[in-house]
Amino acid sequence: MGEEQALAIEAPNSSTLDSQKGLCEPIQENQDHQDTLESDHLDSGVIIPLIDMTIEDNDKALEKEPNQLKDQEPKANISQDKEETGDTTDDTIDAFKDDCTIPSPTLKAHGLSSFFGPDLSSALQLLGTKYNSLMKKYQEGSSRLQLLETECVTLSNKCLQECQPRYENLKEKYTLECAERKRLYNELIELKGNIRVFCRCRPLNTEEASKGYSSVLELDPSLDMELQIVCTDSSRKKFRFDHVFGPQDNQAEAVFAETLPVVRSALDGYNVCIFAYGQTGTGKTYTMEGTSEDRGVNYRSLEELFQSSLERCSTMKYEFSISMLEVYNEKIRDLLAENSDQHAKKLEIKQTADGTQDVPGLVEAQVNSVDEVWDMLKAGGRNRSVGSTNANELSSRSHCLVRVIIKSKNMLDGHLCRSNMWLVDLAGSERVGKIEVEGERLKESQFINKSLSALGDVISALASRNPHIPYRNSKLTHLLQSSLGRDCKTLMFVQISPSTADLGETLCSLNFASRVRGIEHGPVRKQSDPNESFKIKQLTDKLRLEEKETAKLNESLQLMHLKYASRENVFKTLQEKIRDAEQTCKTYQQKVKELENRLADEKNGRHSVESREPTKYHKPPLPPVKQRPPLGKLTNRLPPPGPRKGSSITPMQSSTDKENILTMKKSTTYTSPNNQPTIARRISLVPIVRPSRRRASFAVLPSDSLTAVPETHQLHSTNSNYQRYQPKAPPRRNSVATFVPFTPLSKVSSVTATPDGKGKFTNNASSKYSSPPSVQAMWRSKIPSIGSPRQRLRLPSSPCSSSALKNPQMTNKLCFSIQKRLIVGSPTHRQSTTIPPGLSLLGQALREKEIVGKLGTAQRVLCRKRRQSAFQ
Ligand SMILES: Nc1ncnc2c1ncn2[C@@H]1O[C@H](COP(=O)(O)OP(=O)(O)OP(=O)(O)O)[C@@H](O)[C@H]1O
Repeated sequence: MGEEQALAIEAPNSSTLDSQKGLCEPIQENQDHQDTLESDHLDSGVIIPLIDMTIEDNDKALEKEPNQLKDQEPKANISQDKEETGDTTDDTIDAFKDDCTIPSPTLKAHGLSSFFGPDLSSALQLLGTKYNSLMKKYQEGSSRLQLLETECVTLSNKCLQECQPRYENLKEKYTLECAERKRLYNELIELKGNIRVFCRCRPLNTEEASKGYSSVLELDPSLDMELQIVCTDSSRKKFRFDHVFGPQDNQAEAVFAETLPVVRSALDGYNVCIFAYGQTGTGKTYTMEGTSEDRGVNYRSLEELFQSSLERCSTMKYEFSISMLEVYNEKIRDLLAENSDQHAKKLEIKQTADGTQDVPGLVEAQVNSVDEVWDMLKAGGRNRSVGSTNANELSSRSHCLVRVIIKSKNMLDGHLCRSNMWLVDLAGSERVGKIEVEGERLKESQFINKSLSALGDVISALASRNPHIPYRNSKLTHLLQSSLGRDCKTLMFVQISPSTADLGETLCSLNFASRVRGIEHGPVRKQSDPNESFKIKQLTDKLRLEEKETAKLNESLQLMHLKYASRENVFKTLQEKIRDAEQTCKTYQQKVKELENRLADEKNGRHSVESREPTKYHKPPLPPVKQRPPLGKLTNRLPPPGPRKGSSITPMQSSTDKENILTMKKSTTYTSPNNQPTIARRISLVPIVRPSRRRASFAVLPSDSLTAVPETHQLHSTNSNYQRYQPKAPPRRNSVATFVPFTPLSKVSSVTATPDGKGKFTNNASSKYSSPPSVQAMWRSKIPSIGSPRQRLRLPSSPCSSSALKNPQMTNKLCFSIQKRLIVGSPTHRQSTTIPPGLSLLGQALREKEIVGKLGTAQRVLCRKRRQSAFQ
């Protein structure tokens, strides 16, 4: 609706009506104009009702009104007639009369002015009111309609939402049910037998009756699967088949009713073969093709296919194609070929990619109705080779095969399927001699019998479960290969004659049929579209390749896992080692710090003491055992003693007593020159960094056993590692090695090591690095006695005079001492060595360890030298 605007409908007087075309006119939207009009009309004494209307409504009303009036004019006439006759039932006209009493020119022209009164203004008023009410109703109705439409949309959406899952569910269920139905149906067919044999006996024909032949067939109506053949008056032969049809059984209700399940199997996607076998003139063609009045299995089967496809059209889509061929004298002929060229064309059987047999070049006519099928069957039948024999005037001289190709597509899951249904009318098995044929007919009969014999061989091989089935022995069996036996459903009609004249032939046919019935097929495999099969095959191959690749990848993955696990173990081990190293570093760092602190303390303390009593305090700066770095390797212990004869080595005392000091046994006590027993002592001092950067090692040894080794030698023994540690060795500083003879203690010799390696021996008891005798005595009392290496080796003690010490050579033989500058804690070393910040702790610890190792090596060398010098 447009924008609501106030309009005034003018109620014109009679004079204005003549000049105006309509009943009313919109005046102006403008309120001023309205006021003007109102005032004009008020002046003229006419009441003008103002009605709220939209412009569009007003226009529509103006458009509609003449039509309405036109429509109503005849009614008005009728109403007038009715009024005249007293009939007042038409309320519409009455209402119109009541409301619209407008003497319009139009009404006047139609002679209806007499209906309306002269009061035009009131009529207009009424019209306006009516119009307004109608418009309101219309608006209400339209809005209600809109609401209803909205509700409808909402409901439909809701329904869709609610129903969609239900629909999907039902669809799924339906698909499952269909599959189940197919399965059950197939099971039923399998239970009945994948190869089924029906026996059908034709009635005695007039000729046979005229010749007096009787029926050899005995049928019990209650037993539809059994028949007896009267061989002689006394003997009867009983045969059992899946169904036996007597002469009275008709094509549709009897025969095709039993055939129907097999045909439906073809529609479900199974390969099917229906064929008729029997003697000439027993009704094979009649059963398969039938007559125009009573059609046979071929037509009815296709009729059933079309009927079922229509029933399943909501879920399945089917396409049917027909080929028709004959095998005549072991040649394939296309019966649906239209011209002679195609007839002459040689057709061969080829195996397709999916393993089925096909005849390239064979006409495949798509059929869409049963009528088309019938026309084709008739046309193909006309092309069939027939000839006259004694047994049958129109005897089939070839095997006629109708192939129905069924392509289906499941609309629900998109599954494609292709199956073949073969409908075969075999040529009649006949005894050549009996039918008295010759020439071309004889040749035909020979080919027919040969192919039927091949069919018999195939059936025998199937019956005996022979792995080799001789399908290729004839064109007939080769064509039927994919639909005969194994995964197919086969239905055989064995046709017999009731005549006693054909007894022998009848028995042969029945025996053959009994053999066929004895075949037990395995479970039937559902056929699928060859293209689909090919795709599936390709996919299967691809899947196999992928599986192989996956297996390889899995193997490599396992190897990778193993490698990863081993590397993880290595990593864990390394982590543990790093943790241990860090811990060790921390410990060393702590110890070094403690040592540094102690050294600093002692240095400060000694300085203070020395400043006060320089002669009293000369105690070597041996720190407490617990606070010392691991000196086990720093001490000058002997290497582990070897198995020496007569050597008695005193085991080392516990380190809690005194480290580096061993108790010397009395038996090995050294004797001083004045025959006083002396205790050999060796004191190893912890390296101390002195302000003068000099360090002294003291080795207190018996004077008679001291062997001095040139300092160059001892430095050589230890310098290799040392040099490695300090590539740029700083200039050798003066260091002092003090040799302290025990007796007398006052006679202490000291050797001052110089950078040039020349030891400078002094006998200066008052050296600042030598202890006074009192102090030494105090140490001796505190330090447990230790057996010297010489003593431990039970070497004879030799008297040693103090004069010997004065001789450097003698002194070298007696004793030697290694003085070594310790770098740990040395400010010089700290300055000269650059260690990466992250490895400072580790580097320090390593340095310490290495130094300890070097010292240990030095000690071992020392001991070895001692032993060597002792033996010399
Ligand atoms: N069940 C039957 N009811 C009535 N007539 C039959 C029946 N079966 C066969 N006939 C008739 O028997 C005659 C021979 O039948 P048909 O030609 O079908 O035999 P055939 O086995 O096909 O012979 P051939 O092998 O020589 O082709 C036909 O005239 C046919 O109408």
